[in-house]
Amino acid sequence: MPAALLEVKNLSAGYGPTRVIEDVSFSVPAGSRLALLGRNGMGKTSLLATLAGQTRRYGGQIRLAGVDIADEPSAARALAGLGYVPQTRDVFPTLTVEENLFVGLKGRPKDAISEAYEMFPRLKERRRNLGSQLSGGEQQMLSTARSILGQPTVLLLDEPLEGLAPVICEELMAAFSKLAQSGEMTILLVEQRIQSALDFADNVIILERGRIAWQGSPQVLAADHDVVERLLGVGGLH
Ligand SMILES: Nc1ncnc2c1ncn2[C@@H]1O[C@H](COP(=O)(O)OP(=O)(O)OP(=O)(O)O)[C@@H](O)[C@H]1O
Repeated sequence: MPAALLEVKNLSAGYGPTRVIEDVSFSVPAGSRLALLGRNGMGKTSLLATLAGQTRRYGGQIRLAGVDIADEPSAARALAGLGYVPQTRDVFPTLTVEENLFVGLKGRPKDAISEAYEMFPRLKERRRNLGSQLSGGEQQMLSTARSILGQPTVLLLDEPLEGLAPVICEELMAAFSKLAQSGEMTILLVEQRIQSALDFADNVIILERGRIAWQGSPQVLAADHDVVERLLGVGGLH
């Protein structure tokens, strides 16, 4: 059994006085792929934001490669190896694609951005375009690529497929799978497209009202119609 790269213990967090993450504990081995699922408003985004240091934490631990980062600010967590691609995609609209990528280098040499172009050749074609001129899919690629240039060991992806055409979703999921298969990156994926998430993941956590309501393999989940209907609010998977 590989050592856990990310260990979360009794984590509670929220916004101001409002608690939305309650006593969450899980661990993720190096190189694995975890899907975080749940109906709207159950805390998926808040859990990723808490891991990234962007909510108020009330208690609990977040250990990355054995080091507790829970008291560190977001920037220090990023330097420690936590990459976060938020739902908002975080593209700088007035910078070009290339300038956006430079922001992600974190001191690495400029020619490292060829890694981003290799992963998403479309970004190379668009490198002189402004962030504001990109399609939703291209913005997602840019936001993901910028995060990856920082060489994270754990990548947090919040609903990367939201609002994208099926062909772009396939392109992105293929890129994420390639990253995970390299064995160098552990990926936590929040996604409403349940089937895509299950095809990708090797483990699933379902959140309900900020707590872990179910945890297991995608295969076991897909066969459990009661859990799928009760906790995900969909009639079935195919
Ligand atoms: N900035 C905020 N301030 C206060 N409450 C918030 C804030 N962001 C989210 N919440 C609340 O936290 C709870 C969890 O929301 P969150 O967005 O994490 O859920 P989610 O599972 O990601 O939902 P969705 O699938 O709709 O994105 C909700 O009750 C939401 O209203």
